[in-house]
Amino acid sequence: MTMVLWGVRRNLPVAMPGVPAWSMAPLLCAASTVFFSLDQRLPGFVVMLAGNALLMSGLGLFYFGSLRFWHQSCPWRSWTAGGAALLAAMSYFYCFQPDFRARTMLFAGSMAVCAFAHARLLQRHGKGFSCRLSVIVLATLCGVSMLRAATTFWLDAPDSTRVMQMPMQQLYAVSFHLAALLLSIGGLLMLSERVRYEFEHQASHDSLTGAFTRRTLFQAGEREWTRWTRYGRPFSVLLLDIDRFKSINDRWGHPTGDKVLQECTTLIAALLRSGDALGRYGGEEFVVVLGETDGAAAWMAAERIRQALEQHRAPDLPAYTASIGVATAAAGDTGFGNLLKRADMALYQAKASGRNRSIAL
Ligand SMILES: Nc1nc2c(ncn2[C@@H]2O[C@H](COP(=O)(O)OP(=O)(O)OP(=O)(O)O)[C@@H](O)[C@H]2O)c(=O)[nH]1
Repeated sequence: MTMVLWGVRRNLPVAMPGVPAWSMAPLLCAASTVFFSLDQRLPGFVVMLAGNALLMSGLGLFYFGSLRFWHQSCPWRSWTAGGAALLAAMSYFYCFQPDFRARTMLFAGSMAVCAFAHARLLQRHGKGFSCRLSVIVLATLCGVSMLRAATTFWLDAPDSTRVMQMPMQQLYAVSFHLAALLLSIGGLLMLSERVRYEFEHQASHDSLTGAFTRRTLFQAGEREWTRWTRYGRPFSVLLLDIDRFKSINDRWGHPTGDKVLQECTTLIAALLRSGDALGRYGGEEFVVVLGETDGAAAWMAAERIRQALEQHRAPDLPAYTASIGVATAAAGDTGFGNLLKRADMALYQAKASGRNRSIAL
């Protein structure tokens, strides 16, 4: 799984945080198995310390990977200190006051806490099958670890130095290995869901402003057009063009022009309802598709936007205005494209009659 995750990571089109930690985690879990399988050949203390340290680090790395993947702060210092304290306590109960039950309870209890924290993180932030799978795996691991910690008092002898082969212990050991495998698969699935989301987002959103691309905008427009022709639901279109944008670029430079486009998008988006679609039509031109909006309401929306842009002042950015063409679906229209053409004609009139105004056709 380490090689699969590492290979996938190298071929990702964008860097994904958390994947390096995910890819190391199964390797550590597998290394712990090597130590536990050498139980009879290595000194018991080495097996206990190295095996548990590797297993704990493996599970910890799965958790840290998920924290990074979901852009959460990673408290690795406190967790590392906690892990070191756990190993120190286990060493104490091995060397100075041998107590197998205390060691089992400490380790299994800590693994239950780690699995619980991880499951809670995924439940809060993740969606979809991949997260649900990982949450089920972690919840099961948490349950089995708690069971192991609770049953150690009547299943294990306190002076035992080596792990006893009994059904509860086997279930406990198998659950770790299965968890490592299934968490790696869960990570791979989360990764593929994230990559798909990123691609879909890039295809549907303009990279500079975050507004919809033309394609998504036309899909929204066609949807409203269908509702209008089938059910007679009114809808309108605004075509907005920033005035004399070329002179902003010429005087302030292209980077400032870009910031104006971004700021303009934010201002317009803040004035729209949740069902409205805002898209970048071209350079400094934006289109707004207003569902359930008749001509009078569309003109008022256009004026609200125009006045907000005119009055807004931002530090380090020039003042600017916009002209807006408004068109509302009417009996003579032949499609969304035709409606947009009417909005373009209205915009042309707004520009020709002095700019910084809204005109409806
Ligand atoms: N900074 C920046 N400028 C852009 C971008 N896309 C297009 N432009 C510029 O937008 C300007 C549009 O200029 P024009 O079409 O002449 O329109 P205008 O200057 O706004 O004049 P009117 O529309 O008549 O008020 C051009 O200079 C383009 O280079 C972009 O993504 N970023």
